[in-house]
Amino acid sequence: MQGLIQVAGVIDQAEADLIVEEGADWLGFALRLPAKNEDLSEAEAKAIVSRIQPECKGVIITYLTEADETAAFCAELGVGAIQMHGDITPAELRRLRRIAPDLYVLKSLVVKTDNITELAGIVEDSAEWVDMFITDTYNPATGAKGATGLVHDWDVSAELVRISPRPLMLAGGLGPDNVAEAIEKVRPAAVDAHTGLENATGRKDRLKVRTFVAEARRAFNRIGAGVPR
Ligand SMILES: O=C(O)c1ccccc1NCC(=O)[C@H](O)[C@H](O)COP(=O)(O)O
Repeated sequence: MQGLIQVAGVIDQAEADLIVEEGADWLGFALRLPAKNEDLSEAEAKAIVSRIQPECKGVIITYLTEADETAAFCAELGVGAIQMHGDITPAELRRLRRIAPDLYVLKSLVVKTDNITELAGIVEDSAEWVDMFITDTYNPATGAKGATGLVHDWDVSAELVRISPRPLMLAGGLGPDNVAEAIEKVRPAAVDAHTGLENATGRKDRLKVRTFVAEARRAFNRIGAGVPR
């Protein structure tokens, strides 16, 4: 799976329609977060997912760490992919693969200033049960591990691309102005953006989404990643 573009943090149907129209491949719905500050209800997400699929894939972004609850939640919402942003163990990932073998599993690797060794260990221990890794940015000021709007050290992500037996999605502070440079430096299989595509009211800005998708596609073509399907 190469050259894939995800837009995360879908708020409602109108925003999902905008993202689909502008050509993203996957749409991320942040649900069951520790702070319980979801942008939409689970029922709303389920309804949107049923309308965007199969043209686009709906992905749940969550901090769940337990395989049974995760599998049941994905089945309830009708999604075929889950982005595990919490500290799920390799044992639970293995159980998830056994319970839901067709579920596409992304596992986050949250980049801090000095944790490449720890992240390499997570890759080694969990790659067998994961379909794709996603590198994202830690914000030490707030403790947030996602939707920070901050870039991290892309050399760390580039190194993880080199050592990971699974494809890697790059996230964290990406937007129309830096996604091409990020793709060329890191050479990921996929990119993701959330806050960098919003306007001042916190909704996705059509021009930002359009430019992000176009810039990412051009850069993926330049590195020979092509179009996924
Ligand atoms: O998207 C969220 O609301 C979210 C909340 C808590 C943890 C992770 C979350 N999203 C993960 C993503 O895939 C984001 O798109 C990613 O963190 C990039 O966000 P940004 O830096 O704002 O582009």
